[in-house]
Amino acid sequence: IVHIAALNKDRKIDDYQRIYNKIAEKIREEDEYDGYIGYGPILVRLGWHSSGTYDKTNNSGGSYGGTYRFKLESSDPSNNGLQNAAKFLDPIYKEFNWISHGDLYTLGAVCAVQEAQGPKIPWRPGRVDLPETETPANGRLPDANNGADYVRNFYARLRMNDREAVALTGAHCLGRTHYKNSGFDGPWGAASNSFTNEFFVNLLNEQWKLEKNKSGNYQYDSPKGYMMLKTDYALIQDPSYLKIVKEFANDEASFFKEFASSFQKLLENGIDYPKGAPQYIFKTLDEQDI
Ligand code: HEM
Ligand SMILES: CC(=O)Cn1cnc2ccccc21
Repeated sequence: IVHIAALNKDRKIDDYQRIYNKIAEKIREEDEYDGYIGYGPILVRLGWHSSGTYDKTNNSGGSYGGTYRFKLESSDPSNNGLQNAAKFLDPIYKEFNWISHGDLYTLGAVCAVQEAQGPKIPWRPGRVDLPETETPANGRLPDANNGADYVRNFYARLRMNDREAVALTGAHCLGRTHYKNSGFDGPWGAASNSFTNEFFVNLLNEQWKLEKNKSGNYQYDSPKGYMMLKTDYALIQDPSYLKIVKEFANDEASFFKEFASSFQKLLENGIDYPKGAPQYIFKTLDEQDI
C-alpha cells in the first residue's frame, strides 16, 4: 500500500497556525474536563491511536486516511473514551473543513503536547481522507496486560527501536487511566496536564506493588496513589529499556529531543512525502502573546 502526501499550494503555515490556535484556545477555555486535567492528554491519545494502527509489514493503517472517523475504528474497545476528543475537534473541523481528518487528528496531538509545555513537534500536512473500506480491523492497538517482549514486538511493527519506544511511552506523564475506558484506574495522585519526564522519575523512585484492581486487571500501585500499567513497568524490568528510562529520568532535554522525533515518526508512519513537501513548527499561544 502506498500513501503519498498531497501538496496543497493554497494552504500555508498561517492557515495551519490558525487551526492550531483554535485548538489551543479551546483547550485553555474548556479546562474543567476530566477533573480539571483538560482535553490535552486525550487529544494526544487520539493522535497516537489514529497512528498506532500502522503495520510495517504491508504499510497499512496509520494516520493517513483519517479512518478513526468511521464506526469500525472508533468503536474499537481500545479506543473507548476517545469520542470525547473527536467531539472536541468536531466544531473545529466544521469551521476549517478544508483540512483532512488525518491532518486534524495529528495536528491536535501536536498542539496538545506543545501547549502542555512539551517539545516542539515538527508537523507535515498532506494526509488524505480514505473511504470506509480502508478502515483497519480492530485489534492493532496495544494491550496493557503484557511485559517487555510484547512491548518490543509491538513497537517493532511501528518501526520503533527501544529508545523510541521508551520515549513514546513517556507520554504517560499526561492524563490518567479510567475504569470505564480501559479497566484501569488512577493515578489518584498527580494526574498531570504538563509534559515532563515525571513518568520516568516515578517509575524509578516509587515502590511499586502489583495488584489486581476491581476490574480484575493487574496494575502496579504506589503508596502515593500513583499507578503503572504492566507495559509501563516492563520499562524497568528489561535491562535495555531500564538504561534508557534512567537517562530520560536524569535528563529531561534528552527525553524531549527523542520524544519529538519519535512522535513525528509515529504520526507520519506509512506516508510518502514528495520532495519539497512543507514541514511546519507551530508557535505556542504563549509565544504569540495570545
Ligand atoms: C504499549 C503501549 C501503550 C499501552 C498499552 C497504553 C495503554 C494506555 C491505557 C490503558 C490508557 C488509559 C486509557 C483510559 O482508561 O482512558 C492510556 C492512556 C494514555 N495514553 Fe497510552 N498506552 C501505550 C502507549 C502510548 C503512547 C505511545 C502514547 C503517546 C505517544 C500514549 C498516550 C496516552 C495518553 C496521553 C493517555 C492519557 C489519556 C487520558 O488522560 O484520557 N500511550 N494508555
Ligand atoms: C503519572 C503517571 O505516570 C500515571 N500513568 C502511569 N501510566 C499511565 C498510563 C496512562 C495514563 C497515565 C499513566
